[in-house]
Amino acid sequence: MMGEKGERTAAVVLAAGQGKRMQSGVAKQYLLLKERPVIWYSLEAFEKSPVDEVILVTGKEETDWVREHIVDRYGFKKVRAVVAGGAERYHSVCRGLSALDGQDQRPDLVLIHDGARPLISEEVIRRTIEAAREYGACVAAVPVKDTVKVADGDQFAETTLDRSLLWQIQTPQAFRYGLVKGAYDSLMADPALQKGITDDAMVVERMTNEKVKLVMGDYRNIKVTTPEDMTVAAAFLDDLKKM
Ligand SMILES: Nc1ccn([C@@H]2O[C@H](COP(=O)(O)OP(=O)(O)OP(=O)(O)O)[C@@H](O)[C@H]2O)c(=O)n1
Ligand SMILES: C[C@](O)(CO)[C@H](O)COP(=O)(O)O
Repeated sequence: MMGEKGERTAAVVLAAGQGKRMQSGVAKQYLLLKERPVIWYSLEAFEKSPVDEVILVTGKEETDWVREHIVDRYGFKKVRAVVAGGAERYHSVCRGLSALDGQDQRPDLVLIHDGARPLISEEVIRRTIEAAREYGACVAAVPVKDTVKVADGDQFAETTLDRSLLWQIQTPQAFRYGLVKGAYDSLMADPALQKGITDDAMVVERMTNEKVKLVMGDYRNIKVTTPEDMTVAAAFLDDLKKM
């Protein structure tokens, strides 16, 4: 099946993190959030979206379990492969992108999404697809609401940043596939440049001359990171009547 405008669109959904900051026995992507595992919500959103196929990246010991207990159990038809991730988020992304390269048909566009962001909406998915088509590279983001200061090493305020220029970056982050694959290949070839990489836009900014467009995300599209985020996510789901 082909997505809108004849372009093939894929998503790489990341679920290979250990979720250390959640301090739970089970990795946070498998914790139950209103009776479904956290990862279910992202897979469900992509299942209903114009995306043609999904690569799910999990811990290397978890691929079989996830295939059986998440993908098959809930009938996610768009999940083409479950592949093992790596030690850092960028290693996991790299493996997801490589899984797409090995297929009969490379996608034109790829969305990279944190499986730890269960509140992803179909509108935000659509906006990032459209912006990737227009600009080649984009990230979902929301304007910062608080005042942001830079502290010195002793935790005294040094400067206050101009808030009108500050955005909080979310996922999906969407790109022309060839652009982001090339950027990741270059990054993997140069360990010195891997320091401090926390998102995919940074890889494109660091390794290419392409500009990354910021498109409006959603304040509800939080990443569940620490325990209180589970309560917030459940409240947002109630609000949206998702479950
Ligand atoms: N080696 C890694 C690290 C992270 N991720 C994924 O990238 C997203 C980023 O979220 P983050 O909160 O950083 O996840 P963790 O690394 O699991 O969290 P922590 O840093 O608390 O251990 C998550 O969906 C996570 O599963 C991944 O696929 N592979
Ligand atoms: C990609 C990301 O979600 C953008 O906010 C984020 O950088 C990933 O989270 P991490 O905790 O830094 O791995």
